[in-house]
Amino acid sequence: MTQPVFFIGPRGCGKTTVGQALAQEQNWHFVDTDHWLQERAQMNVAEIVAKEGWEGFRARETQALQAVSATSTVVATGGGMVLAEANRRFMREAGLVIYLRAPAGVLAARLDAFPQAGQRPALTAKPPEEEIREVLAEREPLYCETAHYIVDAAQPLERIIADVQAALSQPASGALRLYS
Ligand SMILES: Nc1ncnc2c1ncn2[C@@H]1O[C@H](COP(=O)(O)OP(=O)(O)OP(=O)(O)O)[C@@H](O)[C@H]1O
Ligand SMILES: O=C(O)C1=C[C@@H](O)[C@@H](O)[C@H](O)C1
Ligand SMILES: [Mg+2]
Repeated sequence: MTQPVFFIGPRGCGKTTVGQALAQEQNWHFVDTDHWLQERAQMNVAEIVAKEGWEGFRARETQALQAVSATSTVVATGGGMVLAEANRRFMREAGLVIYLRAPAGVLAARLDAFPQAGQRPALTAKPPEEEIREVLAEREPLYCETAHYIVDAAQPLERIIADVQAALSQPASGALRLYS
């Protein structure tokens, strides 16, 4: 049996895209915590936040993480999953955690092309690119602290998948490994 693989990283780094592709190649299950909780709530993220605040959304996110984690499963998490210490510990203990790292400029270009505003309501009152830079700077230490591996997510999808496969074929160790 294979322990779950968790993809973490900011909005637009490719957790859903890379996670789906990896699951397909490995013939594993795929689940996205944002999709799972929106389906269950019958509301999108923007609607949940309007009704319950970010606190309500974060509680649903933690519940989703624990509900979907299973063997032979690739889990794409939301960009803010690492904010809660309990989520960070859960992912590190339950599976292998991969941080898809990309510079703010790359993230901004991807999010500008595919905003998906219902799933990605504004996190601050700042203009989009400024928000992306600020939030990334705040969360970078949390992504690094949680990850077993860091993969360069600014590469083409095939290269990312190759790096992820290489990472997963390494014996797990306490040290953070970088693929770029
Ligand atoms: N390696 C890549 N090269 C080019 N475009 C990419 C790459 N990975 C993802 N994208 C594109 O970037 C956009 C965001 O990707 P995706 O939805 O997978 O990000 P995410 O990390 O799941 O974001 P969120 O945290 O908001 O769910 C999508 O339009 C996707 O097609
Ligand atoms: O970065 C974040 O805090 C978020 C990212 C999205 O994946 C969603 O989980 C939600 O919009 C919050
Ligand atoms: Mg996603």
